[in-house]
Amino acid sequence: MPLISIRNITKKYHTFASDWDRFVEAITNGRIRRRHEHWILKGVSLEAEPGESIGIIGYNGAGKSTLLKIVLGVSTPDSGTVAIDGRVAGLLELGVGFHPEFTGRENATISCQLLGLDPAEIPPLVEEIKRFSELEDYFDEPMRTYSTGMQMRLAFSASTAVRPEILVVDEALAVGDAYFQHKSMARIRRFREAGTTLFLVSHDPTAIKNLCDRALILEEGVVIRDGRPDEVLDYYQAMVNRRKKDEEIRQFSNDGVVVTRSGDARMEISAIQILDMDGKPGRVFKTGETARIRQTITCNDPGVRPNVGIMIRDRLGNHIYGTNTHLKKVAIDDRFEVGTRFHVDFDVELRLGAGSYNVSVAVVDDALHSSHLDWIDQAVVFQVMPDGVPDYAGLTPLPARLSYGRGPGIETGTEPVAAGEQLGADRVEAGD
Ligand SMILES: Nc1ncnc2c1ncn2[C@@H]1O[C@H](COP(=O)(O)OP(=O)(O)OP(=O)(O)O)[C@@H](O)[C@H]1O
Repeated sequence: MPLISIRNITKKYHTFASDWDRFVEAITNGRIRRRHEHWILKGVSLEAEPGESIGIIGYNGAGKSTLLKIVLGVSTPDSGTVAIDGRVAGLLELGVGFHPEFTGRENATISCQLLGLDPAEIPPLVEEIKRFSELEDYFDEPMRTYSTGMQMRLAFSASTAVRPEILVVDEALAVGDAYFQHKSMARIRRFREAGTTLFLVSHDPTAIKNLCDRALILEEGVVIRDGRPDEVLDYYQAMVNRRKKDEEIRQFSNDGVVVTRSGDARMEISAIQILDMDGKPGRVFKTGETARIRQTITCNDPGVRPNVGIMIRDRLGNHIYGTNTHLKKVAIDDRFEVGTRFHVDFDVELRLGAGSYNVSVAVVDDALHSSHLDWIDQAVVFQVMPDGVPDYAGLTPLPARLSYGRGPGIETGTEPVAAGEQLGADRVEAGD
């Protein structure tokens, strides 16, 4: 049985155009209806298995937070069913559930009491919340004296002090400094490994890519995409960049890879080739070899100045290298007739570790970068093989020199590390 089973839920809110309308409806006991109903969720169904990690993305007002509130049980749907088999912990709006006049310690204690723990278990857990949040003396100050980042640290530390079966996080990870973000992501990853199901709403595609194994797009209260994060995020990126809302976004499978294509086709990529330096098509290259990525483009609108680009990504969707004619200052100034073809070559030295990579190609309007003329994500895939036995580990063979010398090798201005001392020991934490 799935851990979470949401079937066909709907949720509406109502508003009144004026206080007078509200008054009229109240005084007539609802016989005269003046309210405007807004359907926020329009039949959302969703199942999640233990350990699954689901990222939710969508425009402002799409209904993401409303869906999370329903999963968390702080809001109920107007119709449909929600079945959840486990404890849900959540980080929604900052500070919800905390009292500003209470200290961090008092708020943390209340939050532990709400978990229904044995009273003897609470004091050590509160100490653990203090340690993880790193609030130090502020832990015993009223929460109203906290910065937003400090509130976030307390909220995160308290909500995750005991591993929940389901963790719901709404954008909260974006708050706080980079160091705490890393630390909270590490905790979430450990929870996932231990079987926690994660629901994460974020506008940050990197957070979803790094933390989730599934992503969905919510648009106007409907799930319009549900699948692998890289494919779903490609689709979302195309949505964000289209000029008109009804502009088509096509997603199709090619050699087992999901290709996403969008744009208004005023310029069209009619062919993509990967060639070696002898001009022969190739799909397998050695580390350090140069590949020519050629795009042939057909002009459908003579008034456009094209900016042509590429992005190489690894199999996990990480952006490895991207550039375009604008950044490289190669102006494509010609005025092309309708139907004219031209090509743009990117010769790229593949300083890449062994593995599978894919190339996204794009032509955008140079005057208006966000306007896609033709954009193809994961258009072609190629492999990189090691050139001999690699003398390094990792993503890329950076040019590096190594040397060895007798003596301590201490340079002027460098302090030796005392025996037993750990660099950055204040940041090292057992178990975190
Ligand atoms: N309590 C409420 N009363 C009336 N309308 C509400 C209420 N809560 C949310 N809404 C409306 O519901 C819609 C969806 O809100 P929700 O917060 O779920 O969207 P979201 O996708 O999380 O947006 P964002 O990315 O901006 O956080 C919005 O138009 C919002 O104004």
